[in-house]
This record gives sequence, C-alpha cells and structure tokens, in this order.
Amino acid sequence: MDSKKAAGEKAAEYVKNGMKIGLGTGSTVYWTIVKLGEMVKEGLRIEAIPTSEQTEKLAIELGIPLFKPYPSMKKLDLTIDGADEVSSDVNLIKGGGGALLREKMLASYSSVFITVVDHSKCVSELGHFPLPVEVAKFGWELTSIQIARLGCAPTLRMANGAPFITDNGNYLLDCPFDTITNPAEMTVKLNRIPGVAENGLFVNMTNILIVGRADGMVRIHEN
Ligand SMILES: O=C(CO)[C@H](O)[C@H](O)COP(=O)(O)O
Repeated sequence: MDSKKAAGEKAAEYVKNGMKIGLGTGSTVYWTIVKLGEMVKEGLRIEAIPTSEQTEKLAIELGIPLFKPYPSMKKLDLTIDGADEVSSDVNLIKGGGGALLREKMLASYSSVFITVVDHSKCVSELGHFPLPVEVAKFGWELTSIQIARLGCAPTLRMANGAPFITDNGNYLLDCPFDTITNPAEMTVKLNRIPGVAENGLFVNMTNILIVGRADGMVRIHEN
C-alpha cells in the first residue's frame, strides 16, 4: 500500500459521529478525505471546514457536509492535515500546496490536530524544505528584503508563468533557510514583518502524528 494512503486512511479512524472537523490540503490528507466520503455514505454524521478551494471541491464531490466558520463557533473537534517536513520534536513546515494560512487557522482552532505524512517527510531539524511564507501582493519586494535579513534568499512562487496566488489573494515566498534551529523564534520574527500574512512553521501544534511506511503500516506518535 502507498505510504501516504496508509497514513491518510488511518487518520479517518479518529473521526467520530457528530464531530466538526477541519480538512487539510494535499496528496496525503486526500486519502483521509476519500475515506471520510465513504464513511459519510455509510452513515457517519460530520460537518467539515476545508482549508482550500481544492479540498472544498473534493469534499463536495464526495458528499461531505461543509459549514463555514461562524461567530459563536466553539473549537473544531479535530483537524487532519499533511506536512512538508516534520522534525524529531514534531514541529512542521507546511504550505507546499499553498494553503498554509487557512491550514494554520483551522489547526489552531481545533481541540486535536492530526498530522499525516509519509516517512520521507521526517527530518531531524526543519529547514531543508524551503519555508513557504504568505505575503501581501502590495510591496512584496520590500517584504522579501526584510525576510532575506533573517538568513535566506526568498523566491516568489510561480505557477504557469505568473505569480502563484493563494486562495486568500496573496503571494507566496519560498524561503530556503537550510536549517531552522529555533522555529518558535523564527515564527515570531517572520510574523512581525509588515506584509507577512502567515508563515508555514507549525510549532507545538501537532497532537497526533501518523507516519505512513512503504510496507503500508503506520507509526503513531502522540504528543
Ligand atoms: O501544507 C500543505 C499544503 O499547503 C500540505 O499539507 C503539504 O504540502 C503536504 O502535502 P502532501 O501531503 O501532498 O505531500
């Protein structure tokens, strides 16, 4: 079995009747969403908020009931999402799919945040994967210069020959730091820069990590 499929499907086992859940974005959580679609057809009652337009489309196709955040909303019971890197102390780099802002919002509004990855995403320290940072279009060059002062050479993410636009109408800068030794400090430094909407570091957010292996088995780590 595919290691992404193994991790993604395992996470669906944590979803119970009546839950309000956040649905992540990417090719690993895809398998969670497909499994949840099957479970809904078999009678599971859930309501979900997607972290991207791509996930929203998939959830609608699969018949998963969706809802929008509302002022009186209490915490979501659960959010399940993928990651681009997971460090040995279970901090994450996310945003490879460009959905990091909504992903971080839903993860932080959830009682439980489950991260699903294949084994290739596990590293000792974060930073090999260029850190995605979502920035306002206005003055993005100035924002990029400020980020560069933190020790990287940001590049503007492109798609089909034009700047990639996030679901929130912003640009994305991919920031190769090599190693991020203190992700908590880096998060604060990045988010202090005017023009930064959010960065892809998810520090101390994961409650349950599910790692899929090539043999189709999973390793589960509870934080
Ligand atoms: O952060 C993300 C999207 O913004 C994804 O969770 C991340 O890129 C992992 O994707 P995949 O499961 O396809 O490897």
